[in-house]
Amino acid sequence: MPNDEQPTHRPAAELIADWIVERLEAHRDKWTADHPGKEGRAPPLVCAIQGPQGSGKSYTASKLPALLSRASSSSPTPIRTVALSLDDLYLPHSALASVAASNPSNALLSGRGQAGTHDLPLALRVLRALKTPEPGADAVRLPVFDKSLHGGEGDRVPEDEWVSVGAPDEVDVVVFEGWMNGFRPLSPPTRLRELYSLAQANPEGASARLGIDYTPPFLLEHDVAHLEAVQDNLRAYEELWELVDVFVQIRPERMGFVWEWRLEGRPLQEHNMKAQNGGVGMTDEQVKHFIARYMPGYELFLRGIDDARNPWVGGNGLRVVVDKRREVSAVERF
Ligand SMILES: Nc1ncnc2c1ncn2[C@@H]1O[C@H](COP(=O)(O)OP(=O)(O)OP(=O)(O)O)[C@@H](O)[C@H]1O
Repeated sequence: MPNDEQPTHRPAAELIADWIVERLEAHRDKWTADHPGKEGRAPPLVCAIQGPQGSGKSYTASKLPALLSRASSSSPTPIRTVALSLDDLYLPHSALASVAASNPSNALLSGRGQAGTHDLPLALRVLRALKTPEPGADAVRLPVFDKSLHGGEGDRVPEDEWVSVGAPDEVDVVVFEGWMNGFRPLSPPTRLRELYSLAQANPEGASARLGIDYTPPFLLEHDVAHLEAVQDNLRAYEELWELVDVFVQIRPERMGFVWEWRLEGRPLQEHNMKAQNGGVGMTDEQVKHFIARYMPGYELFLRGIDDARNPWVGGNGLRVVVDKRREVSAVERF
């Protein structure tokens, strides 16, 4: 593991796998110390991964099971990993339509993405079933959300098509990746209105305050009340973050990479979507609309990851900074 802030030439997935192995050992040692004389094994380590669209979190999460089982070859049994994505925990299409109808004119809630469009009871149920399995519990089934259904609006697939991950008491690590994992309301929530007014009066000043490398901020494309509705919805996610043990943030050197990646990756993403699902790709306008809907979330709520109330802050957080080519330029623990 490199020292904080040192550039590295290793791929992000390898660095993250090594760190997870280290954190898993610490997690098991702590469990043994907290349960003297108790037979059995520690519950799985829940590792959240956050990164903006295109930063490579799905790619990284897909590499981790093999890397972790290899990294553990010296231990008696290989590390068994289950991967879960926040993208599979969206509300079904009919419920997304209800959210949109209840928030007319709020573009942030007009489709899946922001806080308020996930099925939190389902997310809590699945994560709890993995984290605190009863001995001999049934296999856990992970929901699947197909983004290509309903002309790209997406829908959850029927339960008999969910992914079975086997007996939960054999799982060592749960990798939970999501674009807005760890997001929290501003503190105090009234800061949102202050930042918004600042952005209206002085967009450059607001960009500096928000730590973004472009101006004006995308939040100005929305009504302040619409941003506040998303902020209100975020409160309920704190229960989910409580289930996370360790946290990896993939942070681009510049937030502007997000739409550069989106536009560059588009032909491939469209191609994949069409090939896999017969879905439809995005036009230029749709890409712009998509970006305007996601970027305010990063601008306002991303810093919640570092909130001291999060269980991972203070030694169980890892920030991996990536350049435009998604190569690691710095690593920092938090
Ligand atoms: N380290 C890497 N090396 C090579 N290609 C990568 C790497 N990381 C990501 N990619 C590629 O970059 C593209 C975007 O990555 P990925 O889909 O994992 O991003 P993401 O953060 O999960 O985005 P989204 O939230 O939109 O799903 C993919 O085509 C992926 O294969």
